[in-house]
Amino acid sequence: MANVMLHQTVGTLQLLSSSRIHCQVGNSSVRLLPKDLKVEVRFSKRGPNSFGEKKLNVIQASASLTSVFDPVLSPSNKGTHESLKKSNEAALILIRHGESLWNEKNLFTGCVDVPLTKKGVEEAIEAGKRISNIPVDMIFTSALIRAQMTAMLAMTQHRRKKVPIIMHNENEQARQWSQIHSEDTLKQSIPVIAAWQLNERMYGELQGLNKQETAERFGKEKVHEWRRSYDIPPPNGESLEMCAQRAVAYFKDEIEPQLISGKNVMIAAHGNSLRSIIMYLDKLTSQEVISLELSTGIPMLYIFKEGTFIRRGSPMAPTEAGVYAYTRRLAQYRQKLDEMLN
Ligand SMILES: O=C(O)[C@H](O)COP(=O)(O)O
Repeated sequence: MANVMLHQTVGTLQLLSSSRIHCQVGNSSVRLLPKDLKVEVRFSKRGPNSFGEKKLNVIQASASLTSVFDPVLSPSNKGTHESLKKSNEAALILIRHGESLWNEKNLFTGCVDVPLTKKGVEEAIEAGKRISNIPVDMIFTSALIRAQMTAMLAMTQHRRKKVPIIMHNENEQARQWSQIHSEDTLKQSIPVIAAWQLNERMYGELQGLNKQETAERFGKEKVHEWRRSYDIPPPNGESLEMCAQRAVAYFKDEIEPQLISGKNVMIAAHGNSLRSIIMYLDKLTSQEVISLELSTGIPMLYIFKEGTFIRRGSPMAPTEAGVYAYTRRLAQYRQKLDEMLN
C-alpha cells in the first residue's frame, strides 16, 4: 500500500502500512486498521493522481470509522510518554477470581480451565458491589473462564451500567464478525481483553492433585516451597518468577500505557499471576512476596499517579465515603455518578 499522507480538515490520516493507520484527529489519536476505515479522497485536478506517486494533492478527504473499537487509544496531545506519566491519574483494580470448583475440592488448578462455584459467583457479585462507584474504562482478564466470569459478574453491579464486551482479535474473521456498527453503543461499552499472559501460574505435575494429599506425600515444607517460593518451580511447572516474566511483562507492555493515558483499568486474574504483578507494583523482594496471600474475590484498589502506584487497600462497601476520598478524580466521578443516577 502506498504511503499516502491525507490531510483532513480535522486531522491527518497517515496510512503507515496495510496493518496500521495512525489517525490524529483533534486532541486524540487512534491506531486503526485499514479495513475499518472508509476513506473517500478527491484529488485536485492538477495534482498527480497516480497512486504510484508518493505526493498526492488532496483537496478533500473524509473518513468514516466503520466499527473500529481499537482499545489501544494512544494518549492525547500531552506530548511525551514522560509528561503523560506526570499528568495523568488513573484507578487500577485487581481482583483474584471467585472460588472455583477445584478451589472448593482443594485441588491444584494452575492453567486447568475450571469455572466458579456458586460461592465464587456470589464473591464476584459482592466484589462488584464494592467497586460499583469506581471508574472502569478497560478490563483485562486471563484466558481462563474463572477470571472472565469474575469480571463479568462484578460488572453487573457497576452503577455506570456500561456493557463489558470481550474483544475477539484472535484472527481477521473474528475481528470482522464481532464488529459493532454504532458509535453510541461503542460509547456504552467497556473493552475486555483476555490475555493468556495473565493466566494462573502453570502448576505442572501438581495440576489436579489434592493439596493436602500432596503435602502428606512430599512433605509440607516442600509443597509450601513449590506454592510460595519465588524461584523454585513445581515439577515441570512454573515458578512464580517464570509466571512474573510473562504476567509483569504483559502488564508493563499492554496495561501500564493505558493507565498512563488516563484509562481506569480492572484486572481479573489469579492468585499467582496477581502476586507477581503486586510484587512489581509494591516493589516487594523475592523474600517479602513469599508471605503475600490473596483471597478469592476481594478487590484491591491502586491509584496510578505521576508514574507511581499507590496501594489504597480494598474498598469495603460502595457507600464507604473513604473509598472516594482517595483522590479528587474519584470523588468527582462519584459525585457525577450520583447526579446522573439520582
Ligand atoms: O492454581 C491453584 O491451585 C490456585 O489458584 C492457587 O493455588 P495456590 O494458592 O496453591 O498457589
